[in-house]
Amino acid sequence: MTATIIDGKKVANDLHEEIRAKAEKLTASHGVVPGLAVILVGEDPASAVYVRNKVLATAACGIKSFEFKLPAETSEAEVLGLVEKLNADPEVHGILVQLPLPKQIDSDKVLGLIDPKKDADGFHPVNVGLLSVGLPGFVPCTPRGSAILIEKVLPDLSGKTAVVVGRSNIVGKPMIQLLLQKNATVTCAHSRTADLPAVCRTADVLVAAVGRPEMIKGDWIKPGAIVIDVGINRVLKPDGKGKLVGDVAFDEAKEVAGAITPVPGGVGPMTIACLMLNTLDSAYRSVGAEI
Ligand SMILES: NC(=O)C1=CN([C@@H]2O[C@H](COP(=O)(O)OP(=O)(O)OC[C@H]3O[C@@H](n4cnc5c(N)ncnc54)[C@H](OP(=O)(O)O)[C@@H]3O)[C@@H](O)[C@H]2O)C=CC1
Ligand SMILES: Nc1nc(=O)c2c([nH]1)NC[C@@H]1CN(c3ccc(C(=O)N[C@@H](CCC(=O)O)C(=O)O)cc3)C=[N+]21
Repeated sequence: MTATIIDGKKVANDLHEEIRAKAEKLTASHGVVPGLAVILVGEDPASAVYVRNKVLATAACGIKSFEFKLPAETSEAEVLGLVEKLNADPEVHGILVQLPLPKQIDSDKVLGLIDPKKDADGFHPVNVGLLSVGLPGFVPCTPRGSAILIEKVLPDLSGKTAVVVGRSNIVGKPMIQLLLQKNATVTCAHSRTADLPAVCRTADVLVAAVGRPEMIKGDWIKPGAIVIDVGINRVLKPDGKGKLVGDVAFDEAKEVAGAITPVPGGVGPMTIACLMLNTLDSAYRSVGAEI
């Protein structure tokens, strides 16, 4: 059996078109252009890729982009000052601060200062709380995008088991919440989990968000399972060139899984599309309009 390859890039591009139409509708009805501000401090290479793809996506979606590239030695006070300025700027509906931040900056302090109504990443404690009690707020982009891909293949998770490998605040934990909302029976595995291969083999839906290149092997996967590979790992090929791989050993896994996301072209583009969706939602909410 060979798995269906889930084309995240195509789903993301279709979403961009829908977002563009809705952004134009908001501009026609209320004179508002959705705006997204991104703050990047320093030179993290993964963040640089993300920011480049984000700028392309804002253009495709009719969203105005405000970019702030600050040097690595920027002080915490300067970043906090910029966040306050963006909180007060009516042209800005979404604010994203690229993580990780350099070590002189306390990221909890920065994320906590973002106006929860402009928190396009969904990392502010208010939005984390809203998600956990099932009230509307901002849902982190990577889990939101992963959930959309899962829904395309398997709309109803009642009676299904889901395993999320990873418990970070930006991927693993919010993913757990979304899978619970969809009625899956959820397990969260992490670095202290005993017999991880056996835990993974119980999963009808397996989400890998570990940050270890190709750690999850083909024989860890239940035949027919849906595999969502969140990992983005840059590794060197034998010829010395770099390439991106996920947390799942894709070539082995696709022989066992029912459906699987590739890296690149899977969850990554969906993260960006959901950032656009969150910004659009925020712009609609700012004028009290129904999306
Ligand atoms: N596609 C996309 O859009 C995005 C991709 N990513 C990628 O997703 C991956 C995960 O990111 P993120 O959640 O931020 O990473 P973190 O490093 O914050 O978290 C990794 C998690 O994996 C767990 N883990 C680490 N090693 C093992 C192991 N050997 N066995 C079991 N669990 C382990 C850790 O466990 P513990 O808590 O016990 O330490 C931790 O919970 C990365 O590759 C990142 O680049 C991230 C964001 C967006
Ligand atoms: N506040 C914050 N929010 C984040 O969501 C966040 C962050 N900081 N810091 C870094 C990580 C990483 N991340 C990526 C998202 C998309 C791609 C992406 O577009 N990937 C494409 C192409 C990659 C390529 O061409 O190299 C793909 O997988 O197909 C990559 C990486 C978001 N993150």
